[in-house]
Amino acid sequence: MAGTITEKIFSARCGKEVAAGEVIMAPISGAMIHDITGPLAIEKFYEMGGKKVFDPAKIIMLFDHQVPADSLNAAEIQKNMRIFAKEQGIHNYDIKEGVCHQVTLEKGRVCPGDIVIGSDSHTCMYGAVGAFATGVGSTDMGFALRYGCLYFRIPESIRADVTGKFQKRVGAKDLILNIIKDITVDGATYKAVEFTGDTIGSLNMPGRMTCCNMAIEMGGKAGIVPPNRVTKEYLSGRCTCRDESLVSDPDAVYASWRNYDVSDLVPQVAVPHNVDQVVDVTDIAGTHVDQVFIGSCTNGRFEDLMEAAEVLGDKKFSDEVRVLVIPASKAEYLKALRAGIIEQFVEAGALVEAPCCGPCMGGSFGLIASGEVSFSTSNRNFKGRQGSAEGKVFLGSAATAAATAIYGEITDPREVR
Ligand SMILES: CC(C)[C@H](C(=O)O)[C@@H](O)C(=O)O
Ligand code: SF4
Repeated sequence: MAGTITEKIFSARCGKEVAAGEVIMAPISGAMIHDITGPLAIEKFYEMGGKKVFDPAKIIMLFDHQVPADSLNAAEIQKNMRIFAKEQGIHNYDIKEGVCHQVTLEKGRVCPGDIVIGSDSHTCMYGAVGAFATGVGSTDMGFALRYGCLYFRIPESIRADVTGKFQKRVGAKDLILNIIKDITVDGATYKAVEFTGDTIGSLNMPGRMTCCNMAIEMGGKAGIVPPNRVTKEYLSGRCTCRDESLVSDPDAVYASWRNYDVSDLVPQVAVPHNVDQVVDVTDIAGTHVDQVFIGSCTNGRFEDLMEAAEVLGDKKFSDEVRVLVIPASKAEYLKALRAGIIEQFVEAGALVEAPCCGPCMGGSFGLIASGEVSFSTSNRNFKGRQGSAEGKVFLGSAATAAATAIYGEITDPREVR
């Protein structure tokens, strides 16, 4: 029977042919928990009579949302999770490595063909390496920690086929915002969004991560890119690939098939307060901003920081804007440091913070006040997402964020010389 890459992953891992719509108990190759949702999952694990986790080597633990502990409550939570990790023999990356999704991929904890869960909605980012990855609630996570498997309804897939060459200073973030505009915030509910086509085949890993990361912003159960040589190169030295030739059959059945050509795509911006409210940057150029955040699991990688640095050049950021730069992980931070661009950001007036989620979710530092406007490279612009519910959040690429930070108003990065 012809299958999508998602159906094929489930068939291979479950040892029998399965198709979209079927409910099946599938083994888990990895499970990620962090400082916000980890405690509840651990509580559920014990409630279900758990004593020892199914396989400590398959559990990924780290703290990233409220680090270093920004309240007594956060400190207590992290203390208790450290104790759990020690008791169970789980390697805990603690506060040292960065944002959960970036670290999980970087450390080679996900391989093509894997089924991985995380107690965080952006777990779908791991589809960038050709795995099936999805965010689950704490009860599911508690169950999986104990038994190493979980019930899934195998999702149907939406195929997003992308062709064309990006214009200068236009990239993966603009593409995914444009796709979300088309599919809408609930248009992919419970579907796997499969990104294919020449543009995706040649897209670098950071770009693939950005696209898969935001599959959930269309309601997607997962985002996935068929692995190819780019994937292989990224994974070399990180993990032993199980199946890097994984690809959907030509006659696989899709819920829908969408075609995108990026040749004429201009920088895209999601305007308040929904991720599918997407416009061309030119439509809102000139909008005043108070804060610019360059970071998060969506766009806090070295390539994003380089993109911002390239737009910045020897200019300074506007005195009217607070610019926060937060690399997504220690490894990305080190690359940026060694490339000299951290110094460039600091000289230009930015505040560079250690790797963590930062203001992305509004749960820690860097909040905006009522009436203030944030321009952010992250993935959500819901009301109150980065502080006051009377504030506004715009989303875009690192290039657009840098251009905006230079002028203190939303700016088309293609206009910056
Ligand atoms: C805290 C966590 C549960 C949440 C998520 O699931 O995505 C957060 O990471 C976010 O981005 O909103
Ligand atoms: S960086 Fe933002 S989107 Fe990513 S895990 Fe942290 S809070 Fe969630």
